[in-house]
Amino acid sequence: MSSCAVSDTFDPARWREVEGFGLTDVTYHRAISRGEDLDGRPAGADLPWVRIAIDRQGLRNAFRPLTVDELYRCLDHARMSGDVGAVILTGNNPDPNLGYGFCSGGDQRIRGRDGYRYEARDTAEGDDAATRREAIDPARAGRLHILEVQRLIRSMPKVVIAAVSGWAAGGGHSLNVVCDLSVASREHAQFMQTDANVGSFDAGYGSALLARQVGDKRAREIFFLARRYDADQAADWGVVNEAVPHPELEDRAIEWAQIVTAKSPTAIRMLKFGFNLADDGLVGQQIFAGEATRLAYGTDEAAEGREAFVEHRRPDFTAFPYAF
Ligand SMILES: CC(C)(COP(=O)(O)OP(=O)(O)OC[C@H]1O[C@@H](n2cnc3c(N)ncnc32)[C@H](O)[C@@H]1OP(=O)(O)O)[C@@H](O)C(=O)NCCC(=O)NCCSC(=O)c1cc(O)c2ccccc2c1O
Repeated sequence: MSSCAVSDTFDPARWREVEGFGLTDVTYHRAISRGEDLDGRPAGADLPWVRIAIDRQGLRNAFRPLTVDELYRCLDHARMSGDVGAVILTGNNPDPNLGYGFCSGGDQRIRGRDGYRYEARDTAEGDDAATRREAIDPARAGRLHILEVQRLIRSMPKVVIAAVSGWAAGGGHSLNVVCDLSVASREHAQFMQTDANVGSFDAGYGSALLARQVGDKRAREIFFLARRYDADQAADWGVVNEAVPHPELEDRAIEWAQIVTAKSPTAIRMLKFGFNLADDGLVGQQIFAGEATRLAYGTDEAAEGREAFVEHRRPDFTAFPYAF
């Protein structure tokens, strides 16, 4: 791969880099039109989805705290972009020596007793574990904040599509679980929930939501036996929506992003929050209820309540029926 080639399934004609982020562990791109005939908008015009990819190929795209910070910043930017309706989350590939990784979870070389540690000074990708450990910043507490990224994916009112391009292991397995839709490379995606092998456990979405997706016994099997399974098996179990030939991976994710963003933004938002509601308890209810409040604020009935208060008069709701 040349340095300008982000990934072997990345088509540079379909993306522009989102500038101003100064990223090292993640790449962030905005979809652009290839022309009216292909994408319905003039060539170069922004399209309503983005691509966010973990870019730590020597480690099968394991994440360190900096990676998680960058993921969070890009996802939050996408969340707050009013003209973005879908996010494709993937891993850049392949590493010339190792092959493919979507995300292999937390970087075990810099895991401390309090979480994953920031490095005080720069290290290179090839540095060994001892060099990494020497570089750790003793002043900054360890992080487990991939959980914040999971919550952001879960609660952002946009559809997040995982394009599983290689190994999804440990915290990378859980990242796929929390995405709204998933497509996996038939040749290169591999799945293994390794948490318990390394003394870790995602006892939140990574396991409980997985059980909703694949059934309780299967989820226990995936965690307790930690056996490798492939993309077709993942599709069969419901861990991903579809397995596709590798060269079609990003095309399929883009196709889904295109379909989703052609639909009513309000309907998609309410559906996503509706899907989350029961499993997310009072937080799920609060998020769904907030959107219901927003919709209610748009009615003449709610406007009458606000206007009456501002005008220091009694509200007159007689024009509004007790709908049933
Ligand atoms: C993913 C693998 C099964 C792939 O095996 P394979 O044999 O194909 O490849 P290698 O093992 O040779 O890997 C190539 C190369 O990459 C290095 N590497 C891979 N993964 C990691 C990693 N996670 N950290 C550091 N380094 C990694 C590997 O060492 C090789 O380099 P060498 O220089 O040594 O040759 C296999 O790689 C594998 O099992 N990887 C580890 C997967 C794992 O256990 N991940 C961590 C799980 S715990 C976790 O992610 C986690 C994070 C959180 O922040 C949490 C927060 C809160 C709750 C829970 C959390 C959580 O569980």
